[in-house]
Amino acid sequence: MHSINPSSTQAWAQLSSLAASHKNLKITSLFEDKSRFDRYSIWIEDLLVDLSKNRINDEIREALISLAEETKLQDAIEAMFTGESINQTENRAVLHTALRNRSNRPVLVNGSDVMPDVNAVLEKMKNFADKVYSGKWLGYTGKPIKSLVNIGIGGSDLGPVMVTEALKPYQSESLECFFVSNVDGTHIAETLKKIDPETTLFFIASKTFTTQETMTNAHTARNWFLTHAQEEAAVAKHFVALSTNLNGVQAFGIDPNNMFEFWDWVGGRYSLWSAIGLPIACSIGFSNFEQLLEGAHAMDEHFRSSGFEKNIPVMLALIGIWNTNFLGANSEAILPYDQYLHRFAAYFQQGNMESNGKYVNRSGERVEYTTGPIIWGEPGTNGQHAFYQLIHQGTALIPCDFIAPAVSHNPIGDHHQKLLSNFFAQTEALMKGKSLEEVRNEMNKAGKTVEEIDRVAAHRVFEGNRPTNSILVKQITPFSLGMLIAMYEHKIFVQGVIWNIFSFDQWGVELGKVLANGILPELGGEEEVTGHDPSTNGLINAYKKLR
Ligand SMILES: O=P(O)(O)OC[C@H]1O[C@](O)(CO)[C@@H](O)[C@@H]1O
Repeated sequence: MHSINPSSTQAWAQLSSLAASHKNLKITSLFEDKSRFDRYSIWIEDLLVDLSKNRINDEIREALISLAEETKLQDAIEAMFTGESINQTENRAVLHTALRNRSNRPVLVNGSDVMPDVNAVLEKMKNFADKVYSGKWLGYTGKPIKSLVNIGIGGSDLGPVMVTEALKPYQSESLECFFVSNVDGTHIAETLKKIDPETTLFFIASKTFTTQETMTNAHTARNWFLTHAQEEAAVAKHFVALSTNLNGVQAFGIDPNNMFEFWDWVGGRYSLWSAIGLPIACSIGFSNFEQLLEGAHAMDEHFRSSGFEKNIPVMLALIGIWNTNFLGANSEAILPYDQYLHRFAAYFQQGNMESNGKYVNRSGERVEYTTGPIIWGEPGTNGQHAFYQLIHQGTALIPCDFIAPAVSHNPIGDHHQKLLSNFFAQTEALMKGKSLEEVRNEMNKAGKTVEEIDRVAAHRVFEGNRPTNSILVKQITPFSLGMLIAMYEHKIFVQGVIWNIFSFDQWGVELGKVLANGILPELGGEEEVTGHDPSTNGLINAYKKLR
């Protein structure tokens, strides 16, 4: 991949001057153009992305697209899809798109097509998932499986959690899913209380099969299981491994036949489409899992082939760059108006922040512009009663993505219309705000005295002009969820390309892991620890005193 400093492009200079000359650009005034909604929204299938409530006009949009062109985005997209080693710090290709390549077009890595291996693992997953989903996979006492327990962390946890929650309406009623990620013993202990060893299937999910948290929880689960089952042979019916590390899986004592493989070109936070998705496939059935892949593939095709102006991930990324680098935003909220999507923001916290939380560019130099924003969010309407105050009247600019289905899986009374009325009202309020004059008139009409109006009015003003993207789907289905996830994955990719950083490594998580490994043995004895800085020594010694 080229190393192009975005801030030395012509487009960047143009965008900087547009930001200065358009400081007072009002979103509401942009709607004098009656066709703005149509011109700034994009449909694919049953997915609508409305970008019109942003502080961009045609000139800004063109300059953003020029930025993508000057930073050679189209070449980078092709490089990713065609298996080039774009993860250069780890010397790996980045091919989560091959995992859902429903066209089955060959995808070459170092000259060999990965699709036969992808298809073989999918076939193995199908055979296994069909048995579990239909109750034909039996435990060591001959009973069907009731509880699926995924033990993994980060990308080996968040994807399966988010998707199984999002697709609960599709889940088999005879199966319940549990997820254990935290090395805090409470997580596994509380889970073990709820399950029966005779009817539980454990998925040990780890790309590396070395991650401390996962291995610790996996050993605890195995010991617990063996205290009940007594014989090692029973493990084969209750433990499967989802990993790239055959030796590690065998060393743990899982039969290679019970291993579902993936490859180093699948990043952990992009792995739910791989064998890591097996608990998803078992809980919603394999045909629904395939629909998830189909939806992602539809987004992949759109992303790879659409012109930038009508390309959803590209436009989301460019608007994000406008907000971050030219309007000064530091965070973005993802606000799903769908309770089933309650882990969606948490999922993309890892997706986005582990990918683009980088201050070194592709030439190894420190960047002099802002990169990955902080990603956060909770489902509406809960967020409205918690943190929206700051989005409306705080000093920080927080661009928001609102996401909702038109059709609820639970059409009870008028719940869904109430939910959606809040979605639409919030994006309208964030854009329009409320002027001092409006506030004064309103208070006047309500019979307030002039003194009261003078005292309170300023606090009731909303300056508005806060940017939002609105994302509507017909319903949250495996297909539409696949599209939504792939949409954000590609948004992250585009931003990484333009920011000239490597989005597919995560060296920043290593230092803490190494230091923890050094500290662990020091926590064992009673002797005073002196080898660290005074604060760390003090904390460790206080812990020893307190325990
Ligand atoms: O699947 P593994 O190898 O256990 O890794 C889990 C997670 O740990 C990380 O490497 C970060 O520590 C993530 O990138 C990854 O998703």
